[in-house]
Amino acid sequence: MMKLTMVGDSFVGKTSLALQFTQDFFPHDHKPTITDIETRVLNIEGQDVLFQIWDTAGQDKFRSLLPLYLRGVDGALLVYDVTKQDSFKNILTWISEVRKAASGNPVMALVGNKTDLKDYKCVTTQDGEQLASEQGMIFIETSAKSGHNVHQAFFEVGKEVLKRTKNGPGSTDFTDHVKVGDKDKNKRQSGCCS
Ligand SMILES: Nc1nc2c(ncn2[C@@H]2O[C@H](COP(=O)(O)OP(=O)(O)OP(=O)(O)O)[C@@H](O)[C@H]2O)c(=O)[nH]1
Repeated sequence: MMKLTMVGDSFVGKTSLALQFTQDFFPHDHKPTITDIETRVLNIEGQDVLFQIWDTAGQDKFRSLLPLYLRGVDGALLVYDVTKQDSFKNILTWISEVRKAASGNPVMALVGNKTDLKDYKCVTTQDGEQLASEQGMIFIETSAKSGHNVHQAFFEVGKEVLKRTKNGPGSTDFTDHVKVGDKDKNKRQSGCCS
């Protein structure tokens, strides 16, 4: 079993990603999460892995609960919305929350969600890649709505957790870390939010 926790600002799509991955379902409405746990088995390189996905609240008023959900975590998906620059800036805060609360050396993935909203994309793929590379994180862009890269995001984190379990912490070579962005969508769009 693998414990993964989803963190990031409210409204970036954490619940939607978890539900798309575990139930092939996209919720069109937003019900602020306090906490939810979803599960799904995925075969990674011949091994059945039970993913236990802890979906946490993005809202500030629940921030004090976060350390509870990060305890003993194997991996964390730090999610931002590619159409919301603030949600990307706040990733640094989420990174320090994870590093503070999680014991050991959890695998961290930077996930830029909502890539289907092409005309409103304002966080470029290069910005995401650069931050991930500086922080030693996997990087991937997803759309919980279309399903684009959603399974891939969880799969890559799972693969990395297995690798660290086998080879010990610090075994990751992030010079070759995963980068799955929308390569042609790097330009800031005119409708960009601030
Ligand atoms: N277009 C688009 N909308 C999305 C996508 N992912 C989520 N949404 C929408 O964004 C809104 C917020 O999604 P949630 O999954 O509830 O966000 P959250 O991060 O879990 O929010 P909190 O629980 O408040 O932390 C919902 O209306 C979703 O339908 C996506 O990939 N594309």
